[in-house]
Amino acid sequence: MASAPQNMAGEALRVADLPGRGRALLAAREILDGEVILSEPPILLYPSSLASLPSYCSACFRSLPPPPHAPCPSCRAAAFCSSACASASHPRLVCAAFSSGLAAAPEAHQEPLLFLLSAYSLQESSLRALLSLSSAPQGPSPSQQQDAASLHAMVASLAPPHILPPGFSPDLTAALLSKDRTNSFSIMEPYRPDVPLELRKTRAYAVYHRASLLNHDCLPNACHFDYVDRPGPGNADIVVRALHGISEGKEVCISYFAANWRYADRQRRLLEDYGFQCECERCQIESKWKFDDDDDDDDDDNDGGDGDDTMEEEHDKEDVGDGVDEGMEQEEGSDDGDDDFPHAFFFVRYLCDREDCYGMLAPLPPLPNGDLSHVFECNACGQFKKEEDVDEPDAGDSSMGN
Ligand SMILES: C[S@@+](CC[C@H](N)C(=O)[O-])C[C@H]1O[C@@H](n2cnc3c(N)ncnc32)[C@H](O)[C@@H]1O
Repeated sequence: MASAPQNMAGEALRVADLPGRGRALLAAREILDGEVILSEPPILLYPSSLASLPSYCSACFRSLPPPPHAPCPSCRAAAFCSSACASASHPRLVCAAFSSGLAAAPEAHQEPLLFLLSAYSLQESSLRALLSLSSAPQGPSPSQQQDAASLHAMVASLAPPHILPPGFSPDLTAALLSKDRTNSFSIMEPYRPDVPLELRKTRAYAVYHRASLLNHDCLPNACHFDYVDRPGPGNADIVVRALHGISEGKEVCISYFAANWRYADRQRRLLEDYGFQCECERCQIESKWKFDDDDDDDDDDNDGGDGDDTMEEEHDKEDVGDGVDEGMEQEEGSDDGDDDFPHAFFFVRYLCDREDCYGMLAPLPPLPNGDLSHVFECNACGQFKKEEDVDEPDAGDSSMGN
């Protein structure tokens, strides 16, 4: 079997502390266009809502075929896509909570409860890994702060005391909630062209050991894929690919939301939910732009919807991962040409032009001999496009294999 060429050998990433940015992932060597630079299973994977349970495997979140499915013999609420997933089962506190009334929890509390019950079901090493991730900027948001104590009480009432971990406490619950907000990636329901972006739902959330260390850039050099409906094991692994070549020592960044959001919306989201003011190259340029409308007004004029997965739809949680969200714009910048819009090329090449998609197009991985691929894949709708067609709207070929 041929070995990897020199420039694809060895770890692609290393962790570094960067002033003003916390931990970051840097290219440990030259990275090629489309290269898979990170692929790992989640530390934590949990359903977005109780309503999503009948549609997805409760262990790996693959779409379930039409019923009947073999339900979890214990709670009868969860179902699995295979005998392997059935024996892997689902988080024991989630399972136990069904017998104590989880299904009756108010809708607004379901997602944080599912997160907490899943997190408190983790093995100690995974719980420690989750707690080592960065916290929400000002701790939990005001509403989460208010809710943290009552969520803790709900977990205590839903989970039998003998299966709660030794550290179970209101402080730990608050700490866990603050990890969820900044480190979770949304895993979206399957893309369907007839479902508008704003109606696409999140099937599950995932937190990763390394991918949750990826910082944000409004002109990212990488994006992440999930292949959750792919057959076989490892379908919940995140796959991070380089959009283009990255030189050794450069930081690898993704965008925490759709790349075509406008300046004011990006800044607001990053400040409120992630606690930083973005000073990337694109923001520095766009901060000088004049918009006809008022940038500081509400998002009434931004009805692009969101698919965030990071990037999801209209839930309050923020994701580090992908997706699209409210506040998108399609025609950013002025008409004065490329001098005022130097990143136009980025949008033409890397932003999916399929209606209501707004995913990122990344080249397929290089061949084992290092030859670059000339086919791009969208991380949201999954379409494939030949390089020569990336600036041709709707020239995609969704029949090409992965
Ligand atoms: C998912 S974590 C990324 C890893 C994080 N830097 C750490 O130390 O664990 C998100 C947090 O990283 C920081 N961050 C991400 N992108 C940044 C950027 N472009 N500038 C400054 N801080 C950033 C913010 O504190 C944000 O809340």
